[in-house]
Amino acid sequence: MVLGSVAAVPSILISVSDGLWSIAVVDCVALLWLAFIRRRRESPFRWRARNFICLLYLLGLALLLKVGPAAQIYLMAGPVMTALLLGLRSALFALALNAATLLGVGYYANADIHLPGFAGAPLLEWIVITINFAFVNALMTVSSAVLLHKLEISLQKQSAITVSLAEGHERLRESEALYRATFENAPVGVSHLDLDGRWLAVNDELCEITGYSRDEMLSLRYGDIAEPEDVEADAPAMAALLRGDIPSLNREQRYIRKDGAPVWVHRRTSLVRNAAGDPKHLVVVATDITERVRYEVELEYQATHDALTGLANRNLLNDRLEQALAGASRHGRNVAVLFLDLDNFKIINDSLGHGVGDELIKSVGERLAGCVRDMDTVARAGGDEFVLILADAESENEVATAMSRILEVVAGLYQVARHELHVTCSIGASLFPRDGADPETLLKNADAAMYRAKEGGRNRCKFYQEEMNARLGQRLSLAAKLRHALERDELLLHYQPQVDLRSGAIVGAEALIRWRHPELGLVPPSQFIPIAEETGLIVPIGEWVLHAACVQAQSWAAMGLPRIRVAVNISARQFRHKGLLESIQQALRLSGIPPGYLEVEITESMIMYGPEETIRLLRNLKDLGLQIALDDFGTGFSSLSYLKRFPIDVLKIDQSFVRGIVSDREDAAIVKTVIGLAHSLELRTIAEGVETAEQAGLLRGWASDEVQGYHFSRPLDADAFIGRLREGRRFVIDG
Ligand SMILES: Nc1nc2c(ncn2[C@@H]2O[C@H](COP(=O)(O)O[C@H]3[C@@H](O)[C@H](n4cnc5c(=O)[nH]c(N)nc54)O[C@@H]3COP(=O)(O)O)[C@@H](O)[C@H]2O)c(=O)[nH]1
Repeated sequence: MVLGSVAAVPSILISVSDGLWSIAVVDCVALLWLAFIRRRRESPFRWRARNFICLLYLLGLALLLKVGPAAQIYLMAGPVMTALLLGLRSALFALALNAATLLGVGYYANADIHLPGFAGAPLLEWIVITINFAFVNALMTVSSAVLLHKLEISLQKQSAITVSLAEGHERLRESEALYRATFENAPVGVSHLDLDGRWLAVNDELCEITGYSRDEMLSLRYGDIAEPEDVEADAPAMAALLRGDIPSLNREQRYIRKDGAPVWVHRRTSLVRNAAGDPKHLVVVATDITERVRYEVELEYQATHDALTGLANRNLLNDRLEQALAGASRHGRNVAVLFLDLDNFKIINDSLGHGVGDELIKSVGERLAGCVRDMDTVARAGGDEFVLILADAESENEVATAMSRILEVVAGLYQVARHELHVTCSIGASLFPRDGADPETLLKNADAAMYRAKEGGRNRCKFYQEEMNARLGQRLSLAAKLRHALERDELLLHYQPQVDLRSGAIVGAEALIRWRHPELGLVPPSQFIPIAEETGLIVPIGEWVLHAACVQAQSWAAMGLPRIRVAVNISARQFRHKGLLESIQQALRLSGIPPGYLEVEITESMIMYGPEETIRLLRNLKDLGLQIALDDFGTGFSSLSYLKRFPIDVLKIDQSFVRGIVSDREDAAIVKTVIGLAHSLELRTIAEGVETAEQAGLLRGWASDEVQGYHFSRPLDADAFIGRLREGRRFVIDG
């Protein structure tokens, strides 16, 4: 509009002053039209562009007619502007229109343009003018169109780049937000470190794991919270990571929390390189696995330790033994394997209950652990059995000394709940390499030696000897044969007289079992009674003894022989067996023997534990009217205060004391004291194992009631015993 005004207003003024009214009108109309187009801003662009081009064309045409060739300039502007505003196709049309207009107006209106050499050919002249005009006009139009097109393409590209940049920026922002959210909210510790191990970024979870605040973490290095040995162990793998030999580094290790507590983490470290491929940062993802590690440690502990004592169990024992043997082989050393079993533990367990038994086992375990060096192992093999590995044992003597010490330590007094308990143990030892080259053999041989120690009288230790395994085999074969002894009627009773010291008369008989095996001959009770105890066969065998002894005693009376007591040994297992009372009642009923003529012998060791329960059981027996004798008196640790509460009738003084009464003043003093004690408690005494007249005389002098022993008679079979009763002989005892 400004340009139009700048061009039109001077033209109007000049035209008016020159009286060229038509030109002034044309300029005015053109200006008004331009103003009209300008005001129609809301109209479509193409409509306004067409109006403007139309204005240019008509202005050019009008000025060509009125002003002449100078007006061609207006015609020329039409196609150029069309190209700019409406595109090349419209511009070509405008160009063609221009050419036609110029040719028509020039030729017909005879515009004042002439070319030299075309004087006689005006049409040709105008064709040449038109071609030149059109050529120049086309040049301008096409160049404008091409320029515009290129500009457009360039603008489009620019705008595409701008869009893409904006999109990229948005994507970057989203990605950054996603990364931030992931980093911050990850349920694992995520961190970035530089290659010197400085923390560059840490998330909350890592702070939680380490106990440090974010700021504190950022002032630390990796080495400040890692165990030094882990850092050292990591060095080769870190070097491999930096070289690109491995994609990442996975480790389970400890971090040290701010409060000093260790925390187990699974750490995955990966490397970030710069564009040039050089290592730049480390990304460390740490997961807290403390609970899992704790659980694994717990499981491992449970799999290798005994739950009751906390000692090594069989698994760990085997491992340790293998290690000890490997070490000993390398250095040419010995290893001792000690198999230890508590004596009479079953009695304690049965009489005082498993709670007390467990506590005792724990205490024994603690004592054993205190007996050995750090390099040794104490394991609980099950029940009341323990195994000790003495690694690097120098000699058999050293092992013997260790075993003596263990016997001593175990044999001390135990205070469990309200009970004061005495317990002893038997130990068998085998030596590597002498007695075996592998754990299994060494354990088996130590076990065999332990059995031999038990047989030898308990509270002792034995080294393995080759024949022990053969004995163990014999024991097993004996156990198998014993199972058939009852049904095959291989058992019988012998009777040993019990003599009244005042009258010298036989007043009782102890029934002593014998086993006559078709191949083995007469097997002594010392060999098969312990096997019967272990296998439980003692219960039916004991029942048989009771019945047989009662029937036999009644038959003596039936034969008119003097009525005497029959004493029957009751084993520990039998004593605690529920059926004992009924079994005795049945024996009494079936035989018809008056209850007062049946004496049951229980040993001191059987009543040592659980006095209340023992008193109850003894009362039940006493209620039947039986006599109760306490056998082997003096060998156990029974409390004298309990003794007076037990409903017993007889104290049988153990033969180990009686044996020495002539030569040993202490034995003599003990026996005298026991006799005095028994009498003050109104108990009868029987001194057993009397082998000489001298012993018998002393015992008579000390006022023992009865005696029993080889001096008077060995145990006799039933017929021989009947013969002895028939003799009616009275023994003469000098004292
Ligand atoms: N539960 C059961 N135990 C029983 C039964 N029968 C026997 N036994 C126990 O077996 C052990 C060995 O008995 P045994 O070989 O019969 O020996 C007894 C006597 O022969 C022996 N004795 C007797 N007098 C003397 C002697 O002067 N010297 C000497 N060296 N030995 C002698 O003592 C054994 C009897 O001991 P005790 O029982 O303590 O009175 C033995 O422990 C028997 O208890 C059974 O049926 N059931």
